[in-house]
Amino acid sequence: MADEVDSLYQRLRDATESKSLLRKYLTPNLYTQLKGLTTKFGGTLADCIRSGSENTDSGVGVYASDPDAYTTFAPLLDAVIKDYHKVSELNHPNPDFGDVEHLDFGDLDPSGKMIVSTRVRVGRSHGNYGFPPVLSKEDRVEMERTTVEALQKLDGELKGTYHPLTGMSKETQQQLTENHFLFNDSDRFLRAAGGYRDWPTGRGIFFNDNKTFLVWVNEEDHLRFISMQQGGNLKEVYVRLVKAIRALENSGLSFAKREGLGYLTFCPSNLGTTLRASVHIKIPKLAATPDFKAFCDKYNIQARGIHGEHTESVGGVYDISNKRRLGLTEIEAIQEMRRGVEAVIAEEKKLGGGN
Ligand SMILES: Nc1ncnc2c1ncn2[C@@H]1O[C@H](COP(=O)(O)OP(=O)(O)OP(=O)(O)O)[C@@H](O)[C@H]1O
Repeated sequence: MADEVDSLYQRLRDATESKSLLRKYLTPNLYTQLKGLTTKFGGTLADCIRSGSENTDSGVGVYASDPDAYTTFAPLLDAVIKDYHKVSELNHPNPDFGDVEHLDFGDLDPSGKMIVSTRVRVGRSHGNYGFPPVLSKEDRVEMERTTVEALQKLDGELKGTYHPLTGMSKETQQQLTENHFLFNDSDRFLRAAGGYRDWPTGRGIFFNDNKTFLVWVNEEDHLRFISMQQGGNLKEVYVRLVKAIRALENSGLSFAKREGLGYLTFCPSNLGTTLRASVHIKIPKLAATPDFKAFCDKYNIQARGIHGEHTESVGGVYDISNKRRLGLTEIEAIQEMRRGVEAVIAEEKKLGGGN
């Protein structure tokens, strides 16, 4: 084990071109301090840095082996978290979803010409299980069972069916993935982190009849709650998600959380609110300008391709979402995305697009 962590670390140090936060913060001194430590779940430094050492082009490069890694490896993870989320202190506020009865936004694109679809997701972790690097096949199956029991209690608009990946035909999987509902096992960063071990056992997707509320079970995180629909009605999407979170919190599930860090997730880039609110939006003109990235940075928004992180845009359609998830409340993260999307729409129109 010591050999593995040493060779992973050496690979990282040798990658002088790497710009990852892992490389930036895992200094020789810190490495010496952390390399022998183990979390309550048996997680090691090697478990946390495997992906970033094998993929030195990572942006972040470090994953938490389990909820306790945020304590055991805090000197590394805290530095990465502060840098990624651009906060100087780790004092994430208590959850606040805002007054969902009186939101001051609705459809961000009433013309219907620019926003193709809207989606808001949060991640949640069961407090008593580790993350993929330390999770056994049996744990994953047990966790799936507990989760499905809770999901089956949902009613009304949220009522749905669980579809395990085991036994799902390739065609169905492909169709659900192409339609942006389902995850797959194609992310090399997640793969190197152990995210696809024992694939597809213990993984699956729950959704309601019209696929506006979905839960990913054991993809990157133990749980991802997703609300989505065609068009730009952020209000409908957000209110549905908040309803689902509240119902699931009352259904017997308890989620890993830590003072100052909010809800804990496998990747430190997601913790805090864990909320990513996105639109798929047609912005060929703005995206073609050299200042596109700077424009996004100014509004704390992030642009991705439309088949998920690390993919390219298709036909000028981009995934635009809030970048910050920590150090602000859920409703503030939504408002940040909303302001960003409004600015993107205004700019695209100014450049002659949006029609
Ligand atoms: N606004 C949206 N409308 C339709 N589909 C979306 C939207 N935003 C994201 N998706 C789809 O959700 C799937 C997952 O995307 P992606 O992996 O980028 O984000 P994520 O689920 O938020 O997780 P992570 O940030 O951890 O990668 C992809 O199929 C993507 O196209």
